[in-house]
Amino acid sequence: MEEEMLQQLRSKATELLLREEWIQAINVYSQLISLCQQNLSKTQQASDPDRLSKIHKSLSLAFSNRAEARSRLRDFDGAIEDCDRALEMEGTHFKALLCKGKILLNLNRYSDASHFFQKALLDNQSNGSSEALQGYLDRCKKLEFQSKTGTFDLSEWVINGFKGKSPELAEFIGSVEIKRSENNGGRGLFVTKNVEAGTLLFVTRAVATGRGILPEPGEDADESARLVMWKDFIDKIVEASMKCCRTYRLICTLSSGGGEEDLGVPDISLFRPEAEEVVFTKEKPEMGKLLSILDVNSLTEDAISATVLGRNKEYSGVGLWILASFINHSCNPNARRLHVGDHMMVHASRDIKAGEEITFAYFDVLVPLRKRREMSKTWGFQCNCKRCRYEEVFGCREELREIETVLEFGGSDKGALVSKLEEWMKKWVTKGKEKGYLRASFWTMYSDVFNSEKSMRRWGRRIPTIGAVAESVAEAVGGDERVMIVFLQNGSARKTAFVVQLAKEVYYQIYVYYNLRGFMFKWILP
Ligand SMILES: C[S@@+](CC[C@H](N)C(=O)[O-])C[C@H]1O[C@@H](n2cnc3c(N)ncnc32)[C@H](O)[C@@H]1O
Repeated sequence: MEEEMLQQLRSKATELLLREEWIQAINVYSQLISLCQQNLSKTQQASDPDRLSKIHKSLSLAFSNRAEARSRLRDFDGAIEDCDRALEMEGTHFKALLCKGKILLNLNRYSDASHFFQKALLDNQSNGSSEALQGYLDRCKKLEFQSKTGTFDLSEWVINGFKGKSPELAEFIGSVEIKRSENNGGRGLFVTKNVEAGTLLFVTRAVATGRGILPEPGEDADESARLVMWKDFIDKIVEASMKCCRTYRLICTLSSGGGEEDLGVPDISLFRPEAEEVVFTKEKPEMGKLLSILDVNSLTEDAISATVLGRNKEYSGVGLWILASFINHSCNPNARRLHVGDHMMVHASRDIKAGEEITFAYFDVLVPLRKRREMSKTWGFQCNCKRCRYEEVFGCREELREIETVLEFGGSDKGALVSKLEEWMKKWVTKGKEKGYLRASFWTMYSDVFNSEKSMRRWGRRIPTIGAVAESVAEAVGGDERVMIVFLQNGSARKTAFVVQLAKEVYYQIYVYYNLRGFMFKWILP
């Protein structure tokens, strides 16, 4: 009778697993496991070795199948527990080894994953799967190399015009540490050694992302599409927090707004891929806390494929990248982020000295101070970077207000405005760096002029060259692809060294593997 019931549960669970009905499969495997366990204790008392071994086999298979179902639902903690239970009973259980390897690979523990795939490969059940196992081993090797060296080769994807699936990337942490930031009292991310512009600082995968094709702002459907995207994102974060104690504990190291000066400074080792085995106790995620954390730390994403190619402009994404959440904002930043799939690659967009804080822009900084103030207000802070401090003093100059007002209402001759601003800067004896700040604030006005033959014919001799403007703006905000595009289109003398520098500041070294000119002219220029 009992055997019959076990058989029925086994068949039902197998069917659910094949149908990929993971939740139901987990339920039935749980019933099967508890029945097997009851049988096991009875059989142990009756000391029947054949029956005992049969039940062990049944149990380890049930554990490894439940692990598979749990891992498909990204319940990695639960799945690893099940794999370990299966492996306790049968040290070389093929399915449990394979499943544990896949989970560890997903958790960025590449060398641990390799160990399990190798063990699975030795099992005689692996015959039909040896090619797949070799594939996993190759992936582990590639990712382990990336995560240890910070060398990422995106050439194939770049050459194919960023088409298709974005490449699989490892997590990587370079020479950075978390420390208290003098600028805002909270914590910040700092470099531990001198780095050159273009140096990769770290690569981190999002805990979750929400994506959507959003219509133009102002259209009716806009808000509902945005809400759907946010809801999906929040649901995924809550789910990830419930399923993985490590994820929730790492999320809890982030600021939930206010009182940042009292928050602890976590050690960078906590975030390293392959870091483990810290045992985190299970905690029930607090919804209110999670929502406040997301409010302070979520970033909007722009896929490089979309921005570089200028396609999918309406494409939008939001995500939570834990390590990147320690980076404070600056309107005069020294780092940039590139989004490749769910990964964020952060690199220096100018040379940074050891001990200096890393900053990037949370929002578009090629706009005047007043606009930037509005945006930082939505983030709940007032930026006090060098550029904002400088423009705060200059912002009250009537002349700048006049330009802003004229620009707001449109219809003016931008060439005349650029020429006026340049004249005023001469009169105010504005220094090189500060010229860059103001030009960056009025960048759209400059770019319109450089892109208009008519304006250039009329004003060309009275305004600085695109080279001089691009250099000073890049000095103010780090390379920006909009500056690079205008420079490439209009720079009469295309200084290769400057283009290389700009490309490094904007795209770190993804272009290195590809012919630079080819890369620029095929993908950057429309
Ligand atoms: C993503 S977190 C950055 C890390 C944060 N400082 C911490 O200790 O966790 C964003 C928060 O940092 C602070 N912040 C970021 N950039 C800032 C800036 N330029 N000036 C003042 N506060 C800033 C604000 O409190 C903001 O809500």
